[in-house]
Amino acid sequence: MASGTALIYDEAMTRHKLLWNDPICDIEVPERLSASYEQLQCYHLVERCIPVPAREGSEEEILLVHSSEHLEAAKSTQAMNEEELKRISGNYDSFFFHPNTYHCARLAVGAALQLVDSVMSGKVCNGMALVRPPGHHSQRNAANGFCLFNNVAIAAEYAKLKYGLQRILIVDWDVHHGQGTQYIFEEDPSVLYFSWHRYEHQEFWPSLKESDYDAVGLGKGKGFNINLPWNKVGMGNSDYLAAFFHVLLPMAFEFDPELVLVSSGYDSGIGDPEGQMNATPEVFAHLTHFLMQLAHGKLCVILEGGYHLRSLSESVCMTVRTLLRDPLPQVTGEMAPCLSAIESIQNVRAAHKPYWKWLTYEDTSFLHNLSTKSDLVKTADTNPCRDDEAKITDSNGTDRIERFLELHMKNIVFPVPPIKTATTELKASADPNTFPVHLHVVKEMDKNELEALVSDFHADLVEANKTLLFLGSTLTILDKILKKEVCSGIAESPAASASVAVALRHSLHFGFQRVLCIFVGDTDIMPSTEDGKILIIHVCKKEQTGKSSSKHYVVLNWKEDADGNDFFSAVLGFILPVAYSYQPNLIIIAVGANRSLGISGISLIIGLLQGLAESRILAVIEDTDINLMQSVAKALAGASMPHFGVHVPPTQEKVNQIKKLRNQLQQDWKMLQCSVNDGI
Ligand SMILES: O=C(NO)c1ccc(Cn2ccc3ccc(C(=O)NO)cc32)cc1
Ligand SMILES: [Zn+2]
Repeated sequence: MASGTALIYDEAMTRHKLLWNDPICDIEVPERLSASYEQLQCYHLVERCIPVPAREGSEEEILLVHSSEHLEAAKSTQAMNEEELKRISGNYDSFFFHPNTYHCARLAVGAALQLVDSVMSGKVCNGMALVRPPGHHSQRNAANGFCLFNNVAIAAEYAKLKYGLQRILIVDWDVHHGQGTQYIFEEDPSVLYFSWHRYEHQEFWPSLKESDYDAVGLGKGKGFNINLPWNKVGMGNSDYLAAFFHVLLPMAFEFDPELVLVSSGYDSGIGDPEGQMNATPEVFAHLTHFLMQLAHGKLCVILEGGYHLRSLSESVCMTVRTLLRDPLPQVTGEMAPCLSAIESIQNVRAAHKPYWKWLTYEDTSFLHNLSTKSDLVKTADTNPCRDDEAKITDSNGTDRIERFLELHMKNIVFPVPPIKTATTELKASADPNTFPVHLHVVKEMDKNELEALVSDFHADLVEANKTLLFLGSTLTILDKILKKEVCSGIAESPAASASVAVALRHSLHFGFQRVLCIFVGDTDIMPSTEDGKILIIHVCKKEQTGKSSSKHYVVLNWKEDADGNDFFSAVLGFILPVAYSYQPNLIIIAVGANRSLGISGISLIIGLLQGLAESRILAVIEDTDINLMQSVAKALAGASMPHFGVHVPPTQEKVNQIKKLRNQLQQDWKMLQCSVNDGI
């Protein structure tokens, strides 16, 4: 399993700049690169990465995407004087040439290709390339929107050619639509392109009809182009997360890419003059973390836009520290997407329903009643989707943004414990060197220590000594997590229910306010959850007698069918949104007897939930299948989700169950909302 994060930066790419007065282009400045790199140095992140040099993309590589006319036109600018440069720049929408532009653009292409090679060769697991000029607006035959060559598109074509890849996902979280990338791959089913972008009902640049949600791809490429338009400014963390849970991730997991490329623009972040959005830097850590669960973690992040230097720099740092597998900071803000975001999410899910098995929860019945798309589009009221927050980015927002980010980043707690995962003595058969080095074996607690800990208020749960002994390991590990000596841990137990019940009480006793418990398998002990300090999601085979689902106790009857894993859509479309709505500060994953989920479903839950509770996860395993233990240990250690068999879509009755639960709980857990009609 490859490890390590590549960082590609070359000061030469700062030598492309605007030579004349142009109020539209003057935001794309060299300091975007140098300020980002300096912030990475300031957080000691550069030294933790593996440095990979940039190189010039060759003409042949550029011709993978662009016409020779375009290449020759770009090449000819090197010898031009300012007047000629200004004239040729005027041939394009929002592009400027400098005598160094061509060289810088070739370095930007080469940097992206170096990153692909580093990841595909296994030299590193993932990485980031800080490049300019950016690429996602440039087209086969034209420069556009500050972009000369489409770095990410060339990287995708290069990866297909050199490594024979057949499925590449491009995620474009820049706040502008990467129409260049869309045009290049519109008919290509081997490249899934996802872009969200400020749109405001086609009012915002580049103001294209084909940037709307109904541009799903052409010919064989139908279903492989995903546009999520933001029709208001002020979109925040919860809107971005909802877009991942209910649009991108279900399709991305079904697509099952071999490589993920990110057109990583940070003008979708707070403070940016272009985006006018409100998402804060830590959301990029979560978005990055989700994408690391795909393609065995093979992830190449390539810079696009981002014009507020402080916001850009902080967001770049959030991205790189997540690539380095640091625990994630908590997402701030109310976990509830705004109505405009939900409407866009619903529209793009409906548009893609014919092409994706997993977009099955959507109740698009209301769509059929409407004659034309225009009925879907609400009146274009331009006020931000959340009036209060949007004021942060008002006209004289620059210094206020500086102060906001200064304070905000200080409040972001970075949990960096010495050891990531602790575990009890694992069976001798567990091959020690298959475990990531930072697994730490914790000695059993001795009896007296144990008795002292398991004081009378646990007593009613403790039966024979046997249970008491195993409670030791659960509490031993739990204590290390509670004291922040480790991030996460695995404990074996012959009675997962009892261990979990004790662990839950112990955690509340210790002062935790919100503990999320995912219990997989049969259990008879379910502690009271009335005070809301515990949220239990119980995944089991049979209908649990008596208890029906409520806000803090959710029963998911799920038995994965033999031939594949159909639980992914329930994790992405239900468990994740509920968990992010709850914002737990501790997570307990328990696997009891008769577990009804495959190892991959359990590993995926752990992998995706690691973004929460600052990665504080306690796994309590009753089922002593060593493969399960190893997979859980790897998932906790951040080794990306192993690839297990084919993902099968859930049956209609399972879909209906999720739909019913979603309707029942989406007022309580608002991240579940993905359609406006039943949200009312
Ligand atoms: O960051 C980017 N992309 O990722 C990015 C940022 C800015 C721009 C230029 N731009 C932004 C609003 C706007 C309006 C009109 C025009 C126009 O009319 N140009 O001729 C241009 C404009 C392009 C791309
Ligand atoms: Zn942009």
